[in-house]
Amino acid sequence: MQKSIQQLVDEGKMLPLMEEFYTIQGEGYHKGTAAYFVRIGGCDVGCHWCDVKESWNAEIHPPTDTDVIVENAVKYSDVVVVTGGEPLTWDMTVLTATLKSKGAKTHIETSGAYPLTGDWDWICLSPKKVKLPKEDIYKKADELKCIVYNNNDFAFAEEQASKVSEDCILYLQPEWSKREKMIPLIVDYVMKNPKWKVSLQTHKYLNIP
Ligand SMILES: C[S@@+](CC[C@H](N)C(=O)[O-])C[C@H]1O[C@@H](n2cnc3c(N)ncnc32)[C@H](O)[C@@H]1O
Ligand SMILES: Nc1nc2[nH]cc(C(=O)O)c2c(=O)[nH]1
Ligand code: SF4
Ligand SMILES: [Mg+2]
Repeated sequence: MQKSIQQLVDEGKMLPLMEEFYTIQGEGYHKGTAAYFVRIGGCDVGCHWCDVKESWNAEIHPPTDTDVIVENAVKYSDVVVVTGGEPLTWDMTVLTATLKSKGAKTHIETSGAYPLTGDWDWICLSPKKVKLPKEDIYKKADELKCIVYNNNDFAFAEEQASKVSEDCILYLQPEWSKREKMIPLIVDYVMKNPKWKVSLQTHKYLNIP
């Protein structure tokens, strides 16, 4: 990458944009709500079941002016969900400040594996065993969304839940390829442990992005 562009990426004035789309938030607390999604490339967490592996290599996603991303986003929605890839790979300060200056609500989907930057109205923390969240983010998370791929993930979810704030909303979400096997176990678990709620990837059932 050209040095001057690298500099702008380092400052969060440009970001490797993979895709952006207006859709319905499919997961978690805001499911069912229209929102504009901004998917930033780059992630080295390496979840083997990740449903957007095309996002991992930042180099194939063009560095894009943050102002251009914001200008597009606010045409569609006043709720903007920043996801990836792992958005906290990058400095989110400029993106969120610009979104907020235009009156948009800023939501993030993150593993928390890198330091928290940016000014967020809603933080969805989805911790991963292979690269745990940084300590700071736990108490700031508005929702904790733990992915259930196998039986061990319930114990991991409890461990993660012990670190978030009291009013953080707790979700168990089946890993998509294991949904038939894990949904009955999640349903049973939530009935026995009602501090948890079920989250499904409803956009996949609706056949929307
Ligand atoms: C693709 S990730 C991008 C944001 C960030 N890297 C993260 O993991 O939170 C967006 C959300 O999708 C979840 N996710 C990814 N692959 C999934 C799958 N196969 N089944 C269920 N949820 C999945 C992640 O845990 C996360 O909550
Ligand atoms: N509709 C829709 N809702 C989502 N919620 C979180 C998503 C993500 O990939 O971060 C996602 C996504 O990709 N599509
Ligand atoms: S942290 Fe998120 S984007 Fe990265 S591999 Fe895991 S699910 Fe995929
Ligand atoms: Mg997704």
